[in-house]
Amino acid sequence: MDAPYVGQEKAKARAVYASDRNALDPEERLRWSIAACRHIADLVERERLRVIMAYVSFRSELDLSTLMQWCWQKDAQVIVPKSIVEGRSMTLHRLDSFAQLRAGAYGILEPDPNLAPSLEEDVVPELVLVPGLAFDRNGGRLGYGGGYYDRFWQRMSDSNERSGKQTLWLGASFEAQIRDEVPGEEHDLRLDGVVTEAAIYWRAAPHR
Ligand SMILES: Nc1nc2c(c(=O)[nH]1)N(C=O)[C@@H](CNc1ccc(C(=O)N[C@@H](CCC(=O)O)C(=O)O)cc1)CN2
Ligand SMILES: Nc1ncnc2c1ncn2[C@@H]1O[C@H](COP(=O)(O)OP(=O)(O)OP(=O)(O)O)[C@@H](O)[C@H]1O
Repeated sequence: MDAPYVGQEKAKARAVYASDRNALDPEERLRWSIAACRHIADLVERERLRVIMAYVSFRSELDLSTLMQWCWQKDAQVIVPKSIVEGRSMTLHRLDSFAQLRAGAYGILEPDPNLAPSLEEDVVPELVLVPGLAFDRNGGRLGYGGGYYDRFWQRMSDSNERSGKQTLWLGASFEAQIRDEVPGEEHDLRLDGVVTEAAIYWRAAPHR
């Protein structure tokens, strides 16, 4: 499949997936979010992870706030990204409380750089939780189309190679957002798994 075709297909899929996710009941979403956070916390505990990158949910995304609070209790580091619209990149910030957030690009609550200074380029999270509109069980994901997480994934792959440390990439998804196959392109990030309210589904193929 050539790129322009996939691009159009992605745009159409995005509209459908966004309205499907928006249609999920807000109270259910909250319950499912808490259940998914529980699965992530179990993983963090089991694997003794110390540096976790989350996102602050907007629109109808799965809400990670109970996980972030749990991390703070356990003295695990919480890292949150801030969008740099020019160049579509993200800076990483250590977040110690929700009070360090301000409305940023796209109306997303993002770390205020005055309250949560950006971390060094060489900081590598052990676990990255990735937001999205839809996911599949083969590591595929569809986002809002900025390519932010795709670029970030590339950057982290380079850092992982340099440092020898591995980062785990998990999509954060409601069961209802899991599709048979989301349209993908060469540059798209490949997740190691997806966490939902029901379970963590690891991708079958070995990590590349
Ligand atoms: N909570 C959260 N934070 C995040 C992301 C995310 O998906 N969720 N991002 C993950 O990348 C980045 C922000 N990316 C975004 C990219 C586009 C739009 C957006 O509003 N796009 C328009 C138009 C899209 C189009 O023209 O196709 C829209 O959806 O209406 C929002 C966020 C960084 N931070
Ligand atoms: N690593 C990269 N380097 C340069 N451009 C990229 C890279 N990754 C993605 N892009 C560009 O960014 C745009 C959006 O990519 P894509 O449709 O995959 O976004 P997405 O993964 O859905 O969005 P997001 O990660 O922001 O949620 C495309 O035009 C693509 O060419």
